[in-house]
Amino acid sequence: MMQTDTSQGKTEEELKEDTDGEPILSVKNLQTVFYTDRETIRAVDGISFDVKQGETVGIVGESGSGKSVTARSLMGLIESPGKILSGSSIQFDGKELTEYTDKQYQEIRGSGLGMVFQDPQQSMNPVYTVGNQIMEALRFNQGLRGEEAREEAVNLLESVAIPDASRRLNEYPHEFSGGMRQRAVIAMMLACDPDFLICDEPTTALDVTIQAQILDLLGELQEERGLSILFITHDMGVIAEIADRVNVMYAGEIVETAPVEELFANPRHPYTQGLLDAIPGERSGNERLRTIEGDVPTPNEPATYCRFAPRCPEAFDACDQVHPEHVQVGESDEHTAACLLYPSDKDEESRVAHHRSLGADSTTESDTV
Ligand SMILES: Nc1ncnc2c1ncn2[C@@H]1O[C@H](COP(=O)(O)OP(=O)(O)OP(=O)(O)O)[C@@H](O)[C@H]1O
Ligand code: NI
Repeated sequence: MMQTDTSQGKTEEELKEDTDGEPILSVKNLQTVFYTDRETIRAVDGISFDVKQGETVGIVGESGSGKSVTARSLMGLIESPGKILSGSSIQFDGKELTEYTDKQYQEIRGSGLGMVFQDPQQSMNPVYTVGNQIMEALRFNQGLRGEEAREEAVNLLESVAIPDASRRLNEYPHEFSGGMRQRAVIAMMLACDPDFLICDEPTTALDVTIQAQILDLLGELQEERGLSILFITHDMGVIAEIADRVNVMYAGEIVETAPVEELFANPRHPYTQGLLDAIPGERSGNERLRTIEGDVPTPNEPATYCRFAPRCPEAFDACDQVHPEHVQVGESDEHTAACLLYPSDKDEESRVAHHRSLGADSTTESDTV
């Protein structure tokens, strides 16, 4: 008994040490735009966040808030007419990815950095068997061939709890159910032995039970392999289950960031409060949040005001004129929100002046289009 307790305590301590470490991913002032005939869409508009070794960081927000563009930016998958603006920084494992060539990106996607999409079709090729694709990944990334590759592929399918693995290796993706296919995609990612996994709504298309199983699986793999995970979802319930820290995204910007317990106990940004109020009692994977009146605007001009103001129940005049900057809103500097209501110990006039001057400081280093 005593021994179990001690060893469990130690594991927790080790875990904590891990997450206290240096970030493996550090994103600073990321700006990704799409040039269309009519306008410049600022899909990701100056976001900054870190992910430390072994932790799961969530990005949550409604449809159109820029979550997938963030993921694709990190993976080097932004194509014309899209562009990551200069002044953006993506540091991964000490390397500046915004300076990477396509070839360098291909290599890192094959080894350090993996991605699981909402739709497994995007990761799996329908014309090859599941086994073929996993073995190809093993050949490409670990140099395994023939019987050796086959054995390792069986191991990987077993590690994601796909029953009857050696038979299923010979099946095509369409012969797998949605949940099993997503497991197979995860197995394929593991064939690349990644340190970092980006999951873009990997459970959204699945029913609640299967969704919970996949989340458990990701948690187990993370513990076994020390994976760091960036987990993207529109679902606050999923965030509660999987994330250590959370970034709330709205119209291309992060509007609040906090450790997960803190965010749920003490949400500060009116948008976060709205999202939390919108959690349905009976969660269904396909449901988009709809209970905050209105939609996310397309960010097509510089944010010189609060983009949430038109939908915000607490907006006041200055919200249309002054861009809110991140200020500490909780006990620690781990909890910040970009909202003119804070810091709440100041009166309205000095809060607005505070944000105005923070904004003036930051424009010198940010990019102009
Ligand atoms: N290739 C593109 N060309 C033009 N605009 C784009 C392109 N890709 C994304 N956008 C725009 O960027 C914004 C953010 O889109 P994004 O897909 O990142 O949203 P999201 O938060 O992932 O939403 P969802 O929950 O629906 O997946 C949207 O306004 C979208 O229309
Ligand atoms: Ni998306």
